Amino acid sequence: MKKGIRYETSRKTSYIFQQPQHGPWQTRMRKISNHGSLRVAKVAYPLGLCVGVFIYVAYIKWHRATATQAFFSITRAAPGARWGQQAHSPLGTAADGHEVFYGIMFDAGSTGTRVHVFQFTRPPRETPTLTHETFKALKPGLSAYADDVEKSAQGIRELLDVAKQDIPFDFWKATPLVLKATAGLRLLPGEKAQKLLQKVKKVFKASPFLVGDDCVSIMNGTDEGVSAWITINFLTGSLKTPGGSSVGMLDLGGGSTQIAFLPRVEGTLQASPPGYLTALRMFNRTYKLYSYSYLGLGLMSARLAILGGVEGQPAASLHELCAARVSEVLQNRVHRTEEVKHVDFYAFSYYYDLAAGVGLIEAVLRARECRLQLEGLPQKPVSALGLLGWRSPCQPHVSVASPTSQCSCRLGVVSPTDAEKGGSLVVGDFEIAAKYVCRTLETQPQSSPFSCMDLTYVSLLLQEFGFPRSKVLKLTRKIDNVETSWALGAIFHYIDSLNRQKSPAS
Ligand SMILES: O=c1[nH]cnc2c1ncn2[C@@H]1O[C@H](COP(=O)(O)OP(=O)(O)O)[C@@H](O)[C@H]1O
Ligand SMILES: [Ca+2]
Repeated sequence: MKKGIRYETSRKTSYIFQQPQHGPWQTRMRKISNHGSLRVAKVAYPLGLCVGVFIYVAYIKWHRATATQAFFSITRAAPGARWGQQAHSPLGTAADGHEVFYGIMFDAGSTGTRVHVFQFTRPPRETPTLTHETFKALKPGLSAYADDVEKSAQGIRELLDVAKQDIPFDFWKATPLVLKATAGLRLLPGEKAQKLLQKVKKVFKASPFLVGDDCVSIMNGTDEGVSAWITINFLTGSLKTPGGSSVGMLDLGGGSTQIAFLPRVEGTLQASPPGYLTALRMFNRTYKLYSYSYLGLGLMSARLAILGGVEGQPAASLHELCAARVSEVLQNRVHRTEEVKHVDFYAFSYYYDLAAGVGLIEAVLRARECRLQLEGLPQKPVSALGLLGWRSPCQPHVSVASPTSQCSCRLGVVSPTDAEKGGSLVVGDFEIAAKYVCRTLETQPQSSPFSCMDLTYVSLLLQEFGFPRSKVLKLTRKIDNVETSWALGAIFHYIDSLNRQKSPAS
């Protein structure tokens, strides 16, 4: 049976991708055949014939070249980005008659609006593959225009231009265009949020893309978590093996934060409060996911809450002061579940940005290398930074002499490549980094004055979720060149619902 993604919430379920009525190659063929409006005179017949043959041969060559290119992009750009279980066809044959289609997802987040343009390719009789993503982000978020709605249109048009440049003209009409808003609009008074959405809808309707009545909406927090869980498990290849292991997802936005994972322990399901479990139907399986979004616990909301309550003079070190305030803010806000200790988690958005911003990912990598050269890492995951002496009070610079090299690791050094590459660290590394950054801030002004508070917040938030300090987290911005965001999971869902509308009987 054909594989696809379907959602339990639908009354009738169908598989995500059904045969589009008009494949892009058919469209292109038609375009070529429309070129033949030459006036044919008797003498010009042989000449016309020659020109026709020439155009035909050129077209075939061009078609083969672009098709082969597309095949390479499948295997190179996104090896894990494939759904269904078919193996790659041998080089050259997968491209024959393959279809290309696109989907555009706008993420209206609380701190910025982003466009994700997804390109999919479907070889004949196979399930589609994600072949490319184009991404662009703008700041501030849509909610910043709550009192000047007209101004919000400019950024939306700018991002629409990115989609127009990326998607060939022939595909515009068939490409779904969707915007989903998250915490920023959830936190606005309903009327203001609706006015902003109406404005976006007007701009969308004037665009050349496929725009439905449901093209703009505020997404609920559970769907946000579930969609991001689908994205991360799709990109890591976890969805390909039915019954295989999956990974958990941690997303820290500006206004809200989401946690989602697939519980394996019956006790977790039973101990989860109402609203924390969601059924998701996908690849002929039902997943009972633990997924929850905490509105108001995003990093920017937390900053407000933490700062709003500070009273009097600092009585202790900056880190202790911050930690005490953060604990107050988090008190009784987060549901803790034992099982998170045993699930592999990917963390992105602010989790990643913060760690990369203070050079934490790089420092951990280097500390691990040093440790490996010196003595080898212990079997149990522990903080490599901690092992090298990054204990409180933190040293600004640690240098460990080894017989072969001089090892050093230092926070605050951000290499340009950091923005793209991720890495693993343990939860305790956030605390080590927080202590170091807070301590440095006490004596010298920092370029990012919020780092101390932000790192303290993240460290305690993770502990509130139930992660021990030794828990390894994978931090990343992209997997196989695709943004780790709910946007990909959400476009699957949207295309699925479009197909369901087209053929309700299937
Ligand atoms: O697609 C993405 N790629 C990279 N980072 C993203 C993406 N989407 C959101 N982020 C990150 O998420 C954080 C902001 O969250 P956002 O503005 O989405 O708040 P919200 O989710 O609470 O509405 C920032 O760290 C931003 O860089
Ligand atoms: Ca977000």
